[in-house]
Amino acid sequence: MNHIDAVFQELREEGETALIPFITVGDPDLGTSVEIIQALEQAGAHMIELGVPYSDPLADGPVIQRASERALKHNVTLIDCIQTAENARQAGVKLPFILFSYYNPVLQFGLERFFSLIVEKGISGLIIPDLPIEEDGEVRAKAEEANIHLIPLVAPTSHDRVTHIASKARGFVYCVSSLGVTGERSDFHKGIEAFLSAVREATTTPIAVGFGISSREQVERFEGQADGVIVGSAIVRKIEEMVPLLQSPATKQEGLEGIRAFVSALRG
Ligand SMILES: O=P(O)(O)OC[C@@H](O)[C@@H](O)c1c[nH]c2ccccc12
Repeated sequence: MNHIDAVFQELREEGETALIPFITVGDPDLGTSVEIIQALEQAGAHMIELGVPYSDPLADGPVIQRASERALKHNVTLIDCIQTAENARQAGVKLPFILFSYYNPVLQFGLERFFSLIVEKGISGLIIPDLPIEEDGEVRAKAEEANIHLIPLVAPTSHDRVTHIASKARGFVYCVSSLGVTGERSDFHKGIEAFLSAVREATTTPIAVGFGISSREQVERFEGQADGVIVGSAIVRKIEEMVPLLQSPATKQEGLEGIRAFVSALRG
């Protein structure tokens, strides 16, 4: 049993859907990231994707690309992001943390060192969007050994790979709602309902849907079809809007309240 499993089990008993925000760690700075994580928990988030800023975020739209640029202006590193999880825990945050990183920073860091550090700092899950299942053997073995959930992504175009990917999934299966890069959308892939049912059929592991979700009505649309809903760009854009307030001590609380209120409205 891992912290992520416990949260999904509790939500299932309550008939609730998990709200899973994504933020870029270090945006606008590392100290504020801890306060933003606290605000997300206060707003009712159930677990958080902690994104490692990356210079070449291929799968990201402009909002998250800009967030990475803001964080990389302060040279935020993979270690900083992992340390932020521990800092948030020490600040009293109870939520499970999912580290979200492209593969290159993890590879450069070294798998042994990486897994022992994320276990030590209390990370429960890992998403590496550019590590296909065909190549994830070594990472998967180390994750299993460390009781870290390696969360795979499946897309509406995954078709016959869905069963294979879902059968190996731990934590939850990340169902990508649309093709293309991250970013708010007014609509999703045309076969999204059938896709989510196919993934549901393929595994008893919880499934969560992400990409493009930015409003309470869009969250509501997926409650019941999925065990969790992931929201990134819409929250990252709210953080971007609040940056001027967050950067001045006199208005920082107002900025954090703006983020909390936005996420609380998604929760409904
Ligand atoms: O930003 P969106 O459209 O709300 O989608 C979630 C997404 O931000 C987050 O899960 C994520 C951030 N970067 C990614 C790269 C690939 C897949 C997923 C992601």
